[in-house]
Amino acid sequence: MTTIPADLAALLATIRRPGDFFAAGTSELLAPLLEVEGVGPVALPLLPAQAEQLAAVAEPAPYGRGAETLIDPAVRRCRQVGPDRVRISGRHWVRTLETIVARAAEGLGVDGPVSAEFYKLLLYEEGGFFLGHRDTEKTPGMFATLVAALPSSFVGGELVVRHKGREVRLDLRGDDPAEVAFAAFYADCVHEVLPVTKGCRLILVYNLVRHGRGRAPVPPDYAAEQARVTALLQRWKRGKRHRDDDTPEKLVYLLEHAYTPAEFGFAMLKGADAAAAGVLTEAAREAQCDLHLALLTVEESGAAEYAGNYGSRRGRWDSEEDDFEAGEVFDRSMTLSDWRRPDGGTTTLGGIPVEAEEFVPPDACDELEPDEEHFREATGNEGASFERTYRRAALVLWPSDRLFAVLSQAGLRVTLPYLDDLVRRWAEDGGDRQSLLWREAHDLAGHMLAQWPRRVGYPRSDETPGDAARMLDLLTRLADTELIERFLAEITAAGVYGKGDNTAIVAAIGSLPPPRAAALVERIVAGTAATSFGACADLLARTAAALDQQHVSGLAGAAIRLAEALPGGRDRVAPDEFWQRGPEVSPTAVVDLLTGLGAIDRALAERAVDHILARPKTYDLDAILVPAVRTMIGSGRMQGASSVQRLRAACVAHLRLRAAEPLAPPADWRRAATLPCRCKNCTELARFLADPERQTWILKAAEADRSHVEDSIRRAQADLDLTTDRRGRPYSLVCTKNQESYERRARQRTQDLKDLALLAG
Ligand SMILES: O=C(O)CCC(=O)C(=O)O
Ligand SMILES: [Fe+2]
Repeated sequence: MTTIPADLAALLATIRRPGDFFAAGTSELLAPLLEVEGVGPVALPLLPAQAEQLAAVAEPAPYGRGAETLIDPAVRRCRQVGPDRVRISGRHWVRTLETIVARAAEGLGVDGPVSAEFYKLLLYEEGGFFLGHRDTEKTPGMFATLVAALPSSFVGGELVVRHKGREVRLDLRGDDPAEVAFAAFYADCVHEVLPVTKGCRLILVYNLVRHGRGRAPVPPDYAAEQARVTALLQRWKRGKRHRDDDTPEKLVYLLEHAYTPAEFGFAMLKGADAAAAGVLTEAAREAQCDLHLALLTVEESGAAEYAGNYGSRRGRWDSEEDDFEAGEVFDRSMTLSDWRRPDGGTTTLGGIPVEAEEFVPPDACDELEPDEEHFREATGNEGASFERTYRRAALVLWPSDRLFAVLSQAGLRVTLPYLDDLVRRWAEDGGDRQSLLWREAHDLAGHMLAQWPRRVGYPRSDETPGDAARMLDLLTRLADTELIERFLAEITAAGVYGKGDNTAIVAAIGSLPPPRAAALVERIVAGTAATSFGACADLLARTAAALDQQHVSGLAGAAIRLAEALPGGRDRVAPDEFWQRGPEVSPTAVVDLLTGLGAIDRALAERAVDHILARPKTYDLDAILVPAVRTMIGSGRMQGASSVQRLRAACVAHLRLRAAEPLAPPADWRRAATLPCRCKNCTELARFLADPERQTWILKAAEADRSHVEDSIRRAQADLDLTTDRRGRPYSLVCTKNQESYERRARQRTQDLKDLALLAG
């Protein structure tokens, strides 16, 4: 049993001190009043005309170097207005600022009273920026800087903050006039404002100050924990190289907080989530694992139970849903989606399923509260049921070189198009088998093969190419002989096979040495002929045609396997598997069989014909053999084979016998029929049929009686046309004699003579 998920959970639990070196978010902004000396009230979002006015009253912002403050537009291009000339007020502003400060303090992992001292107003016009620097401690107790972006439209101007090798890029743009974006970071973090490329960035800067005694807060330092997590991830990654590895393909760590779609990103994580993400980001990079933030959706359904509260403790006004509680879960699906990378990017990964053993800790899902729960009352034949959904943010990890294994978990709907794309890119790139792209495609295909759905439950009877054919085509294009062999041996021969795959199989084995090709065909026939006889016969015939004359005899083993599986032979499938069989034999299967065997081993073809002629029930002359011989003669290739000649002779004898039977239209109105019933109406009907004079019989009777008689007529195939006369009650069944039997035989005679002309000619 692997302990990786539990061990990682234990390590992450030691990262108790919440907080990170930075915090960021957005907050609601209710109509603040911003007044600047020399300009007056400033409308928000900022208007271009007012931006110009502001710039006119502001001064160039200096930067500090040692004890000096310097002005240099190559280092900092930005204008500032000092706190004595700026006033921000309005009924709600105080509360907005309190909320921002509280969230910033929480994100930085600081508790105890923290206050924000307004420092200055900054204006970055187009081209404005500030190179990397550290802020100096401007007042005693200051431990961090807080910046808040007032509503104003601009492009660029991201704030980049670095700490101990980590870096975040915070975008404080907010076009929503009712929102303020903020960011806070510890004072000793190097930070930088990237150039504003359009519009105007308007910033309030505050010093965050902690009151009270004790050492000033510092950014959390998880170096030791991080080293341990790194070591654990490396152990996991190494273990994956061993064959008996039983660790999960990926690890899924559920976050504590809920996040809105707008907040969904590494930079916006809160509290302990941010701390865990910080440690994992570093550890994953060092251990060469991929880390993503993703949305986990769990959907469950099952039986609901009546909770029996109705009318008792709860009032009648309770919604009906309150009368039920969820019982046993019958169905559960768990999927990850909405992937985000630590650098803020997204990926094209689609929905990927989660296995239960991938959770960190293993019981992470046990006590979740559903986000939605619905009950359905019992109906006629179904009990009450429930459906519920959970959505949680999660951090997801896998070793970088195992991406394909993880993709494969999502199944062929995701991997086949992905592989197709790789193969196309490889071919466009020159089609070099030594190239990295070929390796990638080979690796992915290997994972797909390992997880290929083995048990289809029943043989595929349709003749359209399936996923297996698509896979084989891709492997053939890659000339990946190793995987072609493995696919045919492990997947196709194991029964994941249908006639529609044959074109792809023949093309695929074309790239193998003929003896290998023959051995694989034998393996496929041995594994599947009992359930897919027609497909195997087709495969053998096609392979025999594709191989050089000198190699055809190599197919002798496959031919014997096919002959052994002839329906009606010894190796029949067990009776309880009988339902799995498609139509037993078809004329095409007989043609393919004799084509294949005839090319490979004539004696075997003769024995197959013995078998067929000895079982007229399985190999019906009219339904199977005559059409088969017709095809073989028509193709003009096989007349010479004595096996075919024997089948032909049997058909000719059968047709001659029937053609010799007298055939004449009935002389009077007597019609032969053996009725399955002797009730009063049916006896009457029998008398009518035997009567040489009467042509019509009318049965006026209730519906049940009429349909019983109709049924007898149908079962006896009596030569009668039936109509219902709806005048008067009860209705009447009108039976009129016809010549259908004679006409049927006449049609048969025409066909027999045509067949005779062809077969005996
Ligand atoms: O404009 C910002 O976001 C940061 C400003 C800054 O770093 C500073 O004033 O020291
Ligand atoms: Fe700064």
